[in-house]
Amino acid sequence: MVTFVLGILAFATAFILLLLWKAKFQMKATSKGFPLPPGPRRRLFVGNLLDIPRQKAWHRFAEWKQQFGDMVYVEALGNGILLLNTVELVNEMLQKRWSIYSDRPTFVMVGELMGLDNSIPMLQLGPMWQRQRKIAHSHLSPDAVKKYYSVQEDIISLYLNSLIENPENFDSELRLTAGRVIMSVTYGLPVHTSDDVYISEAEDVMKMIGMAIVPGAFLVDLIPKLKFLPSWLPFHKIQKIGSDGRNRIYTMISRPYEHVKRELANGTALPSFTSDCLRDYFDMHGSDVDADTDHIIRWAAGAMYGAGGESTYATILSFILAMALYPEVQVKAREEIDHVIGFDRLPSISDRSGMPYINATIKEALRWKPALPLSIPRRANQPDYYGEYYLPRGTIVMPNVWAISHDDKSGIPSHRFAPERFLTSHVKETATDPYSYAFGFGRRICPGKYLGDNNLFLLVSGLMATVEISKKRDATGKEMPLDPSFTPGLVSHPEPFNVQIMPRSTRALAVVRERVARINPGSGM
Ligand code: HEM
Repeated sequence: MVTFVLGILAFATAFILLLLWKAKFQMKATSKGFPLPPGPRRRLFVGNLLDIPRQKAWHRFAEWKQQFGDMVYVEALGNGILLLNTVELVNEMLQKRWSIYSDRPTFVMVGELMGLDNSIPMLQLGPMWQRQRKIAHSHLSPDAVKKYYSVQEDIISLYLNSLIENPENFDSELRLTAGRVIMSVTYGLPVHTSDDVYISEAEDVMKMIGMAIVPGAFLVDLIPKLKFLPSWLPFHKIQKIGSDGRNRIYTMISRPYEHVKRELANGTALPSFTSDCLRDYFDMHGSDVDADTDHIIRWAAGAMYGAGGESTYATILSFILAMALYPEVQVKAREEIDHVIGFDRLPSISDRSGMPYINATIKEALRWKPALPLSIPRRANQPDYYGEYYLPRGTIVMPNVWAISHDDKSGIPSHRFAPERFLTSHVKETATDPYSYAFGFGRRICPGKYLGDNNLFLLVSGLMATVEISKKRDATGKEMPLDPSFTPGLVSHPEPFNVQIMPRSTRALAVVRERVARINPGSGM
């Protein structure tokens, strides 16, 4: 016990010395006539730690944009954070200077100890990231995702059907739907059965990662040297938590991957991201994958659930909320759908180009409450200068998507859900296009962008074609208030809320049922 306390004291002292050294280093680095960018006043040792809210910091960051301008620098415990508040500036840094700004911040617990730093979103620039990115890029290109149209349409028609059967489950069914699309596309799992062990296991693991990644959840992320403490020390569970998490993550990504390998060996594998990658290798080399390539494909496929499911769910959940709050948007969206599609079928992806209002509505869904309000942060891998400013190596760089998306340049207040802000027929100057920021930037731009965007189209147009969403009413018929707060994490979505969802007409109901009846029970990709 005494050793343990002494150990902690030694680490605490080392930590304070490290902070002092860092503070001194930065003072020195900025004293050559190149100051750090502007930002709120920093306090000794803690910097701006106390100014940065632990939750939903993007609201405070948006205020700092007003106060300090397009580039804001803050510091927490010696770690610099650079906020980029305009698309132009983000592109200047993350796209033009990609070789400096394409690394990710490191996380000791989830990254190093749980092994998630093998996964594309957390990998640093380098051959491993490049190889995973390359296969993700080629197998999710606009052309490659065409073969997933029908499985997406199947799964989304199942969602619409679930809204007719159990409208009160709109939230949990949406989560399942987003996961089903990913599982079917990534592993070819049949659409009806993909909600079994694979999805529930993935959901559990995502929850564990979500909790472990919250800043401050583990002391080892603040004091990385703690990872070297021997595991036999009493009360010291870092290694154990890390290795349990590592096992759970590896099992979650390996179970469906091994399933595909077995199906390939039996000649029964359906086309999918994973089976295509494995087949490509076989066609090129005439043999099964080597250990290196096995690792690359296993992890590239494994990243899809976490990266693609939650963002789609968050965007559509906010959209459903918006529809209850802004019924006039539903009226216009339906007018367009009725005009273009008629009343005998559901919209399909090939209808998209003829639907300007629906496309503007999707942009608005990406803008109104962005699913990733601070995108996914980057880390400067070397010192840099921007104009008169110095940017130290190791600075965490955050594209301030929330502030970027909340501009009023179209003349329509940014808090309103109004697709018209993107239509030249309605405004003189359209709002900044969310496709320029919602899916990220430069070399790390979201590789699932086209697949994800097709999901958004099918969900938005399918919902508008078949159901009416409104606020709930109390016993006297009065509309109930609807103002949920939003979750604080990397991906932000509304906290649970209630709305009324009713089929638009008996015709719409029949169209959904007829479409679901046409799903081949064994279908998947
Ligand atoms: C509405 C849907 C989606 C949104 C809003 C979204 C948004 C994003 C954003 C903002 C990033 C960070 C990019 C950056 O650092 O600049 C990202 C990364 C990523 N996304 Fe998506 N995404 C969506 C759907 C998907 C889907 C469906 C998949 C996979 C099938 C996917 C896979 C990934 C991966 C693997 C990364 C990491 C890329 C890297 O670090 O190199 N995303 N996404």
